Amino acid sequence: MPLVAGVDSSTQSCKVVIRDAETGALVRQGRAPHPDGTEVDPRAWWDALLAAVEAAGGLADVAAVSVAGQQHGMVCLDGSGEVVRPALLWNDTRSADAARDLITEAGGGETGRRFWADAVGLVPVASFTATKLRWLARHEPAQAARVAAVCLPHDWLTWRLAGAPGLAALRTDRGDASGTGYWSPSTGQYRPDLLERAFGRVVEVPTVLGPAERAGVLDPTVLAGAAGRPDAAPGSPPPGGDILLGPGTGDNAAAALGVGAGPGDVVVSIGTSGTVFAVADSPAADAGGAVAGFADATGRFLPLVCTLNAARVLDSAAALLGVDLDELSELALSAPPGADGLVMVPYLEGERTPDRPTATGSVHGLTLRTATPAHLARAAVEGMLCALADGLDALVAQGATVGRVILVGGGARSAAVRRIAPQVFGRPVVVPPPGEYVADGAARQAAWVALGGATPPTWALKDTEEYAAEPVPAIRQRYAEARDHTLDRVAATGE
Ligand SMILES: Nc1ncnc2c1ncn2[C@@H]1O[C@H](COP(=O)(O)OP(=O)(O)O)[C@@H](O)[C@H]1O
Ligand SMILES: O=C(CO)[C@@H](O)[C@H](O)COP(=O)(O)O
Repeated sequence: MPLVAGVDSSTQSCKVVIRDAETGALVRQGRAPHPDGTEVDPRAWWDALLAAVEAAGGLADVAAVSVAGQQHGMVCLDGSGEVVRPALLWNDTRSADAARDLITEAGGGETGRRFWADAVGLVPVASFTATKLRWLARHEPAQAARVAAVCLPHDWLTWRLAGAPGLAALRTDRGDASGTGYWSPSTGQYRPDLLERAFGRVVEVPTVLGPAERAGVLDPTVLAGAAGRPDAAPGSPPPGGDILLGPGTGDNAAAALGVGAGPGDVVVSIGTSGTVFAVADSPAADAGGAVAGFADATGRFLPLVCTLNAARVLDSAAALLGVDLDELSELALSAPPGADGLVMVPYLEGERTPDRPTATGSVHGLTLRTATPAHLARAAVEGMLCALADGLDALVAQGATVGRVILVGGGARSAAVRRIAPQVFGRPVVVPPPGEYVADGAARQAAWVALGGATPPTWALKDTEEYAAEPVPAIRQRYAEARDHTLDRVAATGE
């Protein structure tokens, strides 16, 4: 029974699962936290990866490893492969002006947006790598001048696992390349002209691999000690031969692989980000900008809507109310659907969909009756879900068909989220058992690399539960009244 490892290097933590390549059975797992903040030194991800691998019992007995990671983060390397500055993450909004400039320079308005959607499947917002590169070129020219290569979090970790063998060895996959803003999902080619437009010059970018192509082999010395191979001497091969490195992918594409999403499935992931996505046979190009036309990890496409405010809205509401997450859930479920008109617009980190990078959150509809912890808890859950329901509508407007809605991510552990989601979405949701579906998707990709074949091995998704409820359209109607009434951040403090 060959084993494989899957890594999820996400915003808040790194998770590692070791699974049986053929059956998908979970053998062991580990995790380690990431630092807070929207700007992070990639070396912190590497340290967390080592710790999570160690907690998972090492990699000495696996045949292949794949790394999935948070998308879009800008990892800049100098000519010797050193990190130039901390990475700007997908949820860092300082590049919002850069995004606007890139649209303006492409003709502005609908013309500019259509240009980008047709060229690379997405309309620039602060999240995408191209806008971060523009920000770097404008705001830190000395640092920008040192950049020899740019890659994404999962590319960099895969490269480190290979022993960081020179910039030409950087590898990525279609899924994550499609979130840069300088790679076209429809042609499968980089757009060096757009990289130059964003950054002012062309720098080295990772080679884009096919879904089951090898990115290289694990350098056993890089994990010595941390990964249960204290015996590894420099250059010594692992006991069973080389450990293969898969191409890896973005965390959402990995989640699609992890739950085995197929035609008609829409996945809603409630992690640090909220995402709504489907696997599609053709690329999306939404000039409205709500749907990003990503590629997936199987050779197909992954139209996706992403919000900046998801599970951490619940964390914040719980902190505000002085309760834990389970108590927040109980409180929310003790208030009536619609919270008697109390609405939370959850733009705590600004927002990406809709594009409101400087917005703040707000609470509307306070009365003597609604000023209770239960109402506030319910409004937090409903507001977060309403933003995702808007995303689901946008996906449908781009042609997605909705059979099953599959709910995953840390936020899906909340009973209130699982029970209120069908009221807000107006359809039942399918919830797999709590798990690490991004890491699982990466492991499934690693199994595909190890076992070969035209498709990834079939791993059954067992013990899913369906949550159904009478739709309550009034929740979304009230949210729609409230969602444009927000204040901007206070300019001087950024808060
Ligand atoms: N029981 C729960 N109820 C609500 N939220 C939860 C629960 N358990 C975990 N979470 C939240 O899930 C989030 C982490 O989810 P995860 O999908 O691992 O995020 P990411 O992949 O972005 O790092 C945290 O914000 C955490 O508070
Ligand atoms: O920016 C996006 C998708 O476009 C985010 O979904 C990131 O990929 C971060 O993911 P999580 O840490 O929330 O899983």
